[in-house]
Amino acid sequence: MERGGAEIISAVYRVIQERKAQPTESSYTAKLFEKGIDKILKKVGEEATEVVIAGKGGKREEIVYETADLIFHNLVLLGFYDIDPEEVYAELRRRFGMSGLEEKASRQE
Ligand SMILES: N=c1c2ncn([C@@H]3O[C@H](COP(=O)(O)OP(=O)(O)OP(=O)(O)O)[C@@H](O)[C@H]3O)c2ncn1[C@@H]1O[C@H](COP(=O)(O)O)[C@@H](O)[C@H]1O
Repeated sequence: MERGGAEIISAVYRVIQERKAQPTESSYTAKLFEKGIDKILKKVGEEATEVVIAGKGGKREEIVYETADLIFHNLVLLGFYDIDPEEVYAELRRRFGMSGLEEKASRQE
């Protein structure tokens, strides 16, 4: 059965948390955790830059691919701090329907 958007993000996040708790030799995620927060942040930065480059190039396939890499590494960052993606969804829900300017004003309160 194919998973929806939030479902696949939750499923990947669960695997990330499993790799953190039970690292295996063959796991890329476990290697990232072993190297620590600086390595994870470096990957988030690199993948974000790759999204920028792909965005400039304008090739849909590359934008999709690099965005998936960025989302994955961002999930590893959340995993490092035990922040469930549900917390991000809740923040998006809070913002939904607000204008961007209204949201900006709410940050300054
Ligand atoms: N979604 C991903 C995912 N996206 C990207 N990547 C890895 O991210 C890396 C990004 O490529 P780069 O060339 O930038 O990095 P690299 O050269 O491999 O690494 P560095 O030398 O820079 O550290 C690749 O090795 C990809 O395989 C991912 N690795 C894992 N997942 C998910 O995590 C699950 C668990 O994976 P493992 O932890 O490997 O078991 C998988 O089943 C997937 O669902």
